[in-house]
Amino acid sequence: MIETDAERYGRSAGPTPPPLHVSTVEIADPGPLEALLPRDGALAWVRRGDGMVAWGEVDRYKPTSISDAEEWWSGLSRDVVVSAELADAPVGAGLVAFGSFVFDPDSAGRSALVVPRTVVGRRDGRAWLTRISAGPETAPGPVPTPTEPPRAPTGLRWSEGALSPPAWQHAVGQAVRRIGTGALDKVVLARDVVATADDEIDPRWLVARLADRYASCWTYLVDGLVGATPEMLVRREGGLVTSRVLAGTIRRSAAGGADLQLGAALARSSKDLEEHEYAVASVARALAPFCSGIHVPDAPYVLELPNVLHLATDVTAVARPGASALGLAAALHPSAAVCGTPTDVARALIPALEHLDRERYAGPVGWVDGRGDGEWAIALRCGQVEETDPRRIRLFAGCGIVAGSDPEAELAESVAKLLPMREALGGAVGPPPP
Ligand SMILES: C=C(O[C@@H]1C=C(C(=O)O)C=C[C@H]1O)C(=O)O
Repeated sequence: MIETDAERYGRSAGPTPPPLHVSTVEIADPGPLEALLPRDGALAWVRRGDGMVAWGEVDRYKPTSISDAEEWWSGLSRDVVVSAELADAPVGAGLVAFGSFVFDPDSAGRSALVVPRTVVGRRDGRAWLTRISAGPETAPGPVPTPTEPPRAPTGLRWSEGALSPPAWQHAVGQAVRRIGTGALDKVVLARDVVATADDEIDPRWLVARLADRYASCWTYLVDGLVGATPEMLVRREGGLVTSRVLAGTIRRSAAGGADLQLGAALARSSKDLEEHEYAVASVARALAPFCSGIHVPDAPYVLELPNVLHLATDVTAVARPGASALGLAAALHPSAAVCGTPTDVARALIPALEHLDRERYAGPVGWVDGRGDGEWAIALRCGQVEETDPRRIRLFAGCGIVAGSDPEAELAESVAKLLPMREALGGAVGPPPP
């Protein structure tokens, strides 16, 4: 077993662990970030070539909630010793932690904040290398170079997850009936499928493929949870807060020419507009106590991805002092985009109908820096490489169910949402998943 800095210096052991030491230097453009990742302990957050990759583990915290994580992180970052930093540093250059949280706080054991030892980042033409250690560094160490490329999984076999497709369609029907009674307005139901390869699946392969094909999404890897999400729960940069809300989806046609009409139909669909409105309202309501100047555009736009079109709204606001990215994520999760409306009713109904442990799917995933800035997206379009059998990966996809939802159309939508991961695994050609 690899000894972590935390063990060597006993950070997690004592009541007042020694402060972390952080040094950041500017480096020449390192090329594709994901190519630098080692096999073990790889962490990634990339979008359009920018972002951060990291590895090594200086500290790890297993929070009981997002607020608990915020408290731990603000204590840790207050005490750091910064030995070198960039002038006019881009957001993310310096002390950072990567993290991901479970959807359902009752299974909080699998949430984590990880403080990496080495971070390479790039933003707006500037690249940097950050080293974090539990004791003073004696030498800055070499600039990381590309590692041996990961290999594609082979021999993929697909199997059903918690529910078969007909059973999941039945659950959607039950949800529509429940909505018809007036008990709730919207509930998001997810399903899973499992892919098994001949050998251990290397998540770096998936990161590289997702980052390439879904460049406008945020491609992430934290503790074997890998995906490319189009939905930003909350980003805080300085005082500015943004949240990209998605809800209302249409599959893209095989013949790209029809997409203009599809987009126009989506923007007019009362079922999708209604579903979208619930999601936007839940975000605006949750931000209100922590922000001022909340701006909600009058109408959504159509966000185009290679597999689907979404109705999207970018909500902006100004953070009140003390409202960190993690604190805002705590207030926003779970939004109606992944849970439903009203939240409590939907939350109780989800496990009863899904029969699925969502684990960290649909929970916040992202990073936070020492000033409390950061980005927390919703872990969608993802898979979890199984810890006990890394030849297996469980993929998740969910759909917002409202009064007008049709079970067959929702199943087709879930298949479209599984496509990014399926393609990344190399399984887009061949027998489809169930
Ligand atoms: C739940 C997922 O996606 C969410 C549900 C959407 C919908 O139902 O239209 C759209 C985007 C996401 O907010 C998923 O991808 O698994």
